[in-house]
Amino acid sequence: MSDDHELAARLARRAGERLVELREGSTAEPRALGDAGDAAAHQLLVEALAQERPADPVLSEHGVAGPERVPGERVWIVDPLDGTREFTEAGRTDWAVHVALAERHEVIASAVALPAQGVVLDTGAPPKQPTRPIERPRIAVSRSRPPEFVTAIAAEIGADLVPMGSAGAKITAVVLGEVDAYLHGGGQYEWDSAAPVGIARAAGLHTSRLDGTELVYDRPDPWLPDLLVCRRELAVDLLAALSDRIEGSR
Ligand SMILES: Nc1ncnc2c1ncn2[C@@H]1O[C@H](COP(=O)(O)O)[C@@H](OP(=O)(O)O)[C@H]1O
Repeated sequence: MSDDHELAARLARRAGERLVELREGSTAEPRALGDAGDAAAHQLLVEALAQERPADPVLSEHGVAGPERVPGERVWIVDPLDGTREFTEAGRTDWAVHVALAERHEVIASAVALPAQGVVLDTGAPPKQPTRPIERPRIAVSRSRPPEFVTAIAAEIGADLVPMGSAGAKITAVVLGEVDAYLHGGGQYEWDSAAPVGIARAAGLHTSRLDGTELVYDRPDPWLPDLLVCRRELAVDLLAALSDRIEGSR
């Protein structure tokens, strides 16, 4: 049997290829294209996991599948298309496929594909962190729903904001050293962050809720509305700046 890291990477890549094909040939309206992409990638992942890991349940943004979930036992948490809106905008590359496996409420294997960038990362071989010094931190934030406190945080610590779509694309940008941090507040679900957070942790980055507590996956309610992923050397300053401002953002 293939290992879980390799399986996650293979499935994220395959779903990404399917999405690229769909997007290239499409003349559909954006909403219909997004729905078609979500449905096609969901079906591909659910069918492949049923075949390769029949004992494991699947929690997808677009429905649950497989055997019943048992709290704390293995569960695949997948977002077949993260950044659906960006997927439907020609030329944008900030959309992703997320495949994560959680056990004991932690991600133990995962992969993220950024199909339009030709990138697939997985927990089996996480990239090494760049050693460059941080002169002026770059913080990735949602392009459509940035938390209202981010401008004040950026001013306080002397950072620049980099708006981007897709939680997976933003966390991958931190993992690859293109930005130094990603912070999000105000709403998200476990599937939006599980896979890329697994890779960020494997790569040695800081990952937490905005109040510094652990990100816990596979809870009965998948709502996981805020998170911080950043280079370790920024975590103390960012958490201090956040501590005054997270009230009302979660
Ligand atoms: N306030 C909010 N409530 C619920 N989901 C949110 C949210 N803000 C962002 N998200 C989800 O997080 C993902 C990344 O968002 P963003 O691009 O704004 O950073 C998107 O997932 P999907 O594209 O899978 O729906 C988006 O729907």
